[in-house]
Amino acid sequence: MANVLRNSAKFGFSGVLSQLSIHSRHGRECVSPCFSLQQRNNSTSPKIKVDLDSSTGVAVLRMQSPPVNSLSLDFLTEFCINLEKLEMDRSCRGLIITSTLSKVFSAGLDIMEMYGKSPERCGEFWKAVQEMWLKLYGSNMATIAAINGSSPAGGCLMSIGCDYRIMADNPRYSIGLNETQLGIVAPFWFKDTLVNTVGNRAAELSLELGLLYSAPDALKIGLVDQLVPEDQVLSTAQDTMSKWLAVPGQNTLSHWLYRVRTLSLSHTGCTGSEHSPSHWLYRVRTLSLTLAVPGQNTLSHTGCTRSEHSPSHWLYRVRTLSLTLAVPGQNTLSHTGCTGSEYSPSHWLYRVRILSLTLAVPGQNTLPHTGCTGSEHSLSHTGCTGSEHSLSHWLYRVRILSLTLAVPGQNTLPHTGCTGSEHSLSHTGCTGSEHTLPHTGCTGSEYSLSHWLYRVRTLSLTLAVPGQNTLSQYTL
Ligand SMILES: CC/C=C\C/C=C\C/C=C\C/C=C/C(=O)SCCNC(=O)CCNC(=O)[C@H](O)C(C)(C)COP(=O)(O)OP(=O)(O)OC[C@H]1O[C@@H](n2cnc3c(N)ncnc32)[C@H](O)[C@@H]1OP(=O)(O)O
Repeated sequence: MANVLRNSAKFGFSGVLSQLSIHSRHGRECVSPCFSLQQRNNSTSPKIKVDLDSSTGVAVLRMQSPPVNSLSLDFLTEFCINLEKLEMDRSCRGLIITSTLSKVFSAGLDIMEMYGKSPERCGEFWKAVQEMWLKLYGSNMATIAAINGSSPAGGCLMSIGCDYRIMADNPRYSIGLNETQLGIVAPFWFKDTLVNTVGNRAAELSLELGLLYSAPDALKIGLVDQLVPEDQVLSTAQDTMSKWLAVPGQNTLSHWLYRVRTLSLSHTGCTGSEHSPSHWLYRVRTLSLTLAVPGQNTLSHTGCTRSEHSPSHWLYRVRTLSLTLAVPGQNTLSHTGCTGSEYSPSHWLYRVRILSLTLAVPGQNTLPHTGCTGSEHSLSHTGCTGSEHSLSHWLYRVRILSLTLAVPGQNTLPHTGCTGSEHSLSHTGCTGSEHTLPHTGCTGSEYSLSHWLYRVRTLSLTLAVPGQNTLSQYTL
């Protein structure tokens, strides 16, 4: 650690702007926001080495920053610049990330970046962390992590930001989001990425306990996809990559389907440049952190005053609640309407979640309605105002709509009531260029039924910001 301190003192940042193009090699705007990156690394020895094999279109990115490839601002900046260059290089279709160090893939965020730094530096650092994740998770390349050593915390985030993970079969190596054990909190987008990888329950246990998994245990829960002898990690990654690249269009649809949802959370309801993802990531994190500070986050914040609701227990629940309610400018936590002892958090947590789902019939039963504070916590409270808008009425409609859209041969898009140019996403209330259909690779009539079947559903879910992206715009 002493070395780290010495090194961190040594590095300044030069502030030379390296304005990178915002256009990807597909000629459209990058899915992740492309912040201009500052070249700050004064070190003469690069922390990242990239070799692109032009015959295969596969690049190997080697992290070579001793002692442990910790993710400092300098490291992350260099990492992002390299990633961006590969992203813009049309000849590069696949990326393998590995480490040149023995025993360590990456030790995660550089702890010294979190200590004694100015707010400006902290801001830059966290922006760079987000940027690394956004670029990796939103990459158009097939990405494989060749994990040839331990990969805790931010190292794990980097790994799960890839499409596939191959780890050295060595029980001494560990991987996981262990932040809770360090007394800090994994940001919600770390959590989302983990949930997408191992599922809800495993992620919940993992985050609440801050678990690090040995390589064999990581394989068991699906945190990594494959274990191989240490000397075969890279070659296996290369073999595996050729299979990924053989999948037609893998760089678009199948690749994106699952990621769009997670990334769209970062974009939730943002309509202007001031509402950039990084803006929101900070806001939501601030909220989470505020609620997560042991000793402070009594749940009086959320109306919860019972001591058994310890912070770690709450940490992830509150986050879920925040996300559920996080329609910016509307359903802030204070809007949960939770003000009296009879409305205990546990009462609310499940009610609100269920209500959110129930109420997510866009355009009508909007979440702001959950701000009701009295006996109207009955179903009439759902914002339905007449008997025809009863819950059962809606439940059937929603179910029928889902079924209708799912019947092969019927659920062409016109069926949804969309008939013209409004098939664009702007129709769904998304107003930022980042929410365009090309975002999901879907551009024209050649997209057949089965293709739409899944897309429409995914898009509906993704876009179901109540009051904006409405299903009611479709004809039932
Ligand atoms: C402003 C923000 C405020 C609050 C933020 C709040 C919330 C947001 C939260 C969090 C997200 C955090 C994500 C993270 O990634 S935090 C980092 C977590 N990382 C770890 O816990 C890993 C710790 N390291 C290890 O477990 C081992 O070092 C490792 C298994 C990787 C390798 O073991 P090995 O035995 O090979 O090496 P060591 O002797 O342990 O270490 C060598 C050397 O490296 C230094 N070191 C290790 N890890 C880090 C690190 N993450 N950052 C900086 N430096 C690191 C270690 O101190 C040794 O240094 P020295 O003593 O000088 O030789």
